[in-house]
Amino acid sequence: MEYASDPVCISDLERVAKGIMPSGAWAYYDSGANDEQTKHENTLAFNNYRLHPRMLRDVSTISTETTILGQRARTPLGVAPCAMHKLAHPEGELATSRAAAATGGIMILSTYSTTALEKVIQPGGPQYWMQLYVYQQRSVSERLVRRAESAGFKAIVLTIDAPVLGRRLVDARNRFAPPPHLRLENFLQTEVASMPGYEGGEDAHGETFGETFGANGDQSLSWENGIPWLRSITSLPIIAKGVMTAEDTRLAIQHGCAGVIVSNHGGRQLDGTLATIDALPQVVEAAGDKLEVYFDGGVRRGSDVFKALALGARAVFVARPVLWGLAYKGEKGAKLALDILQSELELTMMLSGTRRIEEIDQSYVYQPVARWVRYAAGTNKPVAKL
Ligand SMILES: Cc1cc2nc3c(=O)[nH]c(=O)nc-3n(C[C@H](O)[C@H](O)[C@H](O)COP(=O)(O)O)c2cc1C
Ligand SMILES: CC(C)CC(=O)C(=O)O
Repeated sequence: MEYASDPVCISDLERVAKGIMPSGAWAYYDSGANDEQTKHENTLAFNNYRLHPRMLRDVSTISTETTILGQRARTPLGVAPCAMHKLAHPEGELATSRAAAATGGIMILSTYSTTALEKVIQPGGPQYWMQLYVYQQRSVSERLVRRAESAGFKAIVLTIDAPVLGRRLVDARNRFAPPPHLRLENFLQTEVASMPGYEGGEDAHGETFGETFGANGDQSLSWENGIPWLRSITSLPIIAKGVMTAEDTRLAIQHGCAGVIVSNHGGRQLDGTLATIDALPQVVEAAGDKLEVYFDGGVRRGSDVFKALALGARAVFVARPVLWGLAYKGEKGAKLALDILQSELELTMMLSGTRRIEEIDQSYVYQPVARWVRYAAGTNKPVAKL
């Protein structure tokens, strides 16, 4: 579909990106696991939370400034870690990083970036955090952590929901693998020579992401053997990404994590979990003031960011919307995605009578009556809400 103007909302951006991207790359970005119930539910569940706005407050000056891990940030809206930004645009993670720097929120860089981590940090930019997967060859992960620490990343985000890759049917049908022209630049190091496929490009030998990931990932990783090890090799704060329960929040506290990200990996790992917005309250309650709680999954509106903040998230991350922006117009497009969400957040704040991020608390949302979505048989199209 052609628009006379730039896309004005995230769903416009999604449609435009879909028209631009090669179908296999689009499918990899878009896909969720199995029936994609969780992927869809992440977005739909926001509708079950209604706003409880307050009127006649002076909203002539508002600010989205906040603190995250003790550091000031201009906005709680950040970029979630996503593999291979160069699938969307040749400038890849550099373009995203410039967009994040202009917006002032945190950017989390994926281990699977197509730009080496040393090249990503922008001067004067936001806090950068490094996402980590742990491999059977722990020296590979250790090297990444040490490089990230010396490059200036301010936290390690350990993804804990992916001992193996979820089964994304469309990628399985496409036998999706990184295309030959792309390199997973963080792996262009001698230690990974024995990890087939991990340099990407021509070295991929036709293996799919799922195959190489499963063959090299450390499935024996646990709270007990993972977090203490990580703490022994870095002084950076550790954030566990993929926490969906109060139980795991308590374990994250016990093991000294500085934060958790409530995330189900955008519905790409275990299909059938709660939507992240529905899981957030139990994590916030278990966290108390012991660690910071962050959020991602299905955010497509500034009002979604507002709802997650109201339910206790300290920062809110988006993945696919930024990738769609990147596909649309590189740095400008990624910035457009973040600007749309940021200005919608500000609008929601003004229309609900909140002037500062600290004011946005539970009193601004109605908790939902449980409503579950029914899907049309054999499809991932929601047909009814029960
Ligand atoms: C294309 C794509 C690649 C991703 N790659 C990673 C990754 O490398 N590491 C990670 O921890 N999460 C990864 N994620 C998950 C995101 O960080 C995030 O949890 C999720 O996508 C947020 O949901 P949203 O896409 O609805 O905003 C990826 C997500 C997508 C869509
Ligand atoms: C290369 C993958 C492991 C990246 C990822 O986490 C994802 O595709 O969801």
